[in-house]
Amino acid sequence: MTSSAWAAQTLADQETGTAFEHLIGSLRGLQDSVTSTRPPAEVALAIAAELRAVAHRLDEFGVGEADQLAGAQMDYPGRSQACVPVLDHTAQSADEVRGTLQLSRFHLGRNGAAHGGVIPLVFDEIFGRLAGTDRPRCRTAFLHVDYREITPIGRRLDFTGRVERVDGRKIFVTGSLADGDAVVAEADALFVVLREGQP
Ligand SMILES: CCCCC/C=C\C/C=C\C/C=C\C/C=C\CCCC(=O)SCCNC(=O)CCNC(=O)[C@H](O)C(C)(C)COP(=O)(O)OP(=O)(O)OC[C@H]1O[C@@H](n2cnc3c(N)ncnc32)[C@H](O)[C@@H]1OP(=O)(O)O
Repeated sequence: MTSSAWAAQTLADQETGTAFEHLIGSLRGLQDSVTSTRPPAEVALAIAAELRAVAHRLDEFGVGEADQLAGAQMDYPGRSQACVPVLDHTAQSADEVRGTLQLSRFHLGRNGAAHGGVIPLVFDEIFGRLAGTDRPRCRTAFLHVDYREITPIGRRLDFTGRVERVDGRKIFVTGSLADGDAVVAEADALFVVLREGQP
């Protein structure tokens, strides 16, 4: 996919967009249901067949990246991107963001702690949206995470993000994730504004 995909994104009318977001919400629910249950073999096999049939129903509606709604619906907190936890922004500017999220059973690592790879995913999402607000397209060049305490699932977490410095094409950002008064993770990252023609 070349840089032309940046310009060509096609958004949906409201009915189609809302319906698709509903579909993604159901997919998130399914991911949690599958993760948190232990069905007997015959039930697992029957559901697997049903899911294959559901996936098959979507085949005829396949589209390229420029026309997919997943990840493109910025008006929804999860931007219809099932891979990324839903972020509820409570304050947002070009320099600072705050908000909440809740990780679920799907994001579990072990022993009540979120999977360690989910935390940088969350920060990349927070920072990517922040760095891209009122600025040209940019991509993550590095992302450093300090895990201070385990990050619990099933609880409301508070996030912050802030643009610390802009130096030419370089946007330096920092942020944190907290469970009540406890900061569970901190991160800092560099985003670099893309040059013409960069994918
Ligand atoms: C998915 C969408 C992504 C874009 C979104 C942007 C805006 C849209 C708004 C909202 C979108 C909605 C949601 C977004 C949510 C999440 C976003 C996720 C973003 C990502 O997840 S995106 C995927 C992961 N990301 C990559 O896939 C990047 C692969 N990579 C490259 O594409 C190149 O590597 C690039 C372009 C980064 C730089 O390449 P380049 O050739 O253009 O520039 P160059 O190397 O010259 O660096 C220029 C100056 O940055 C310094 N510098 C560079 N890298 C450094 C490093 N690692 N450490 C320290 N300094 C570094 C140099 O030292 C120099 O500094 P100086 O100018 O002072 O010399």
